[in-house]
Amino acid sequence: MYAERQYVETQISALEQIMFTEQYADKVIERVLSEQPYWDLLKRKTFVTDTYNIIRWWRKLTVALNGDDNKSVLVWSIWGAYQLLSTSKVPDWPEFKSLDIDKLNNNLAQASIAQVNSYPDWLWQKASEELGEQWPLIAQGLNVPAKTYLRANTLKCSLSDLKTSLAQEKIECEHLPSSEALEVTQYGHLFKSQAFSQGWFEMQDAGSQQIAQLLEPKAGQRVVDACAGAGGKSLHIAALMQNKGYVLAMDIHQHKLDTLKKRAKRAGVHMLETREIKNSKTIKRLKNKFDRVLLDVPCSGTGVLRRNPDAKWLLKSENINALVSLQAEILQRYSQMCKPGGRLVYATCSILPSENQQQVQTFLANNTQFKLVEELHLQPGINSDFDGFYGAALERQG
Ligand SMILES: C[S@@+](CC[C@H](N)C(=O)[O-])C[C@H]1O[C@@H](n2cnc3c(N)ncnc32)[C@H](O)[C@@H]1O
Repeated sequence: MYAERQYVETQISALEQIMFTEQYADKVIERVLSEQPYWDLLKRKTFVTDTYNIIRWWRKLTVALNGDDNKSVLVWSIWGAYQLLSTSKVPDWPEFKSLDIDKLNNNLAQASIAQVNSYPDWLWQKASEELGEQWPLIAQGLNVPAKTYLRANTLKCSLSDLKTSLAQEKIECEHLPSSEALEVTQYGHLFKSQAFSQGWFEMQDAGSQQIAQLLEPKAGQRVVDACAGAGGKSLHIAALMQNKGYVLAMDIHQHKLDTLKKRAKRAGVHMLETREIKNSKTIKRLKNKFDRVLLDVPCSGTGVLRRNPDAKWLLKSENINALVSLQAEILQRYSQMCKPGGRLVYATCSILPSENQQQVQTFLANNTQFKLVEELHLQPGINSDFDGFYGAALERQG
């Protein structure tokens, strides 16, 4: 624990911005760290881990302090309760005088399961209804801090080249036997490394890396990534195709595609084009044009709560209902881009069946020319140490 006044005040201010002004945690943390260039690596890492943990456990900490979570609490008290419950220590400052570990534990002993696991009631209930007895395990799995994974850009280097290069800058990685990903085990300035400036890697969760694999893109094919965002998966697809063929990356947001263009340049990808989706004609014109179609649709993000714990508090049940309708529409309309004989992958970073297999089952019932050939369920707490992902590979019959 860093018990320096300036450090703690900085953390409290970051927490206030995240929890009370609805700014994304990763953006606030990035800004704070850029304002503290003299903090060493350990201090930076502790700041990131603790800030995410406090956000993750916000509801539990509030209930521990108050006995319920109807009344607001001071962020100082939340910070103190977190330290006391996780390290049994708290600085001897006036702000923490009234904190008492026995009282915190007594309050928690009477709390509900959603409170103890620190989820909003509506989400606990919805996920319980959809996932039954799997949910409490997944809920715990999603409360584990996220690890950092890298994808080696095989257009420029091998996994072992990347590992060696990073080790020279004191960044240690381990190759995970079950995947192509590298897990970062000893941190350093990843984005200032030579390997990064040369485009040797992308930071990408190991689960996310399985989605492009599921698409099975081959060199020389025509592939569309229709919800490409900033292109994490488009770049992986290009690497799997050895930079041969054609990748069209589309999104409704041009600014994301602009970021993708910069990333593609750094990664040495030169067979990728971007196109903004302005209206339904953009998709209609591409009917039957692609061997591979990736639909990495907008979703609740409930699979990536390890990485984005603030989403627990930002997400609303009505957002999920709107997303489910949008996903069904995207799947129905964009699937027309797949050639007969081609492969389509529908993917989400959600753990909810209503966004995953139920969407695919409804689509298959209405589109008998498609057949399900493979399904991927990555469920933290059940079968995965990565983020939660779902993918369904469908083949369009010839
Ligand atoms: C899950 S994110 C994609 C992440 C990206 N594939 C990656 O690997 O980095 C979903 C994307 O869908 C985009 N999107 C939202 N509505 C869309 C629509 N109607 N058509 C296409 N893309 C859409 C969002 O802008 C967002 O970038």
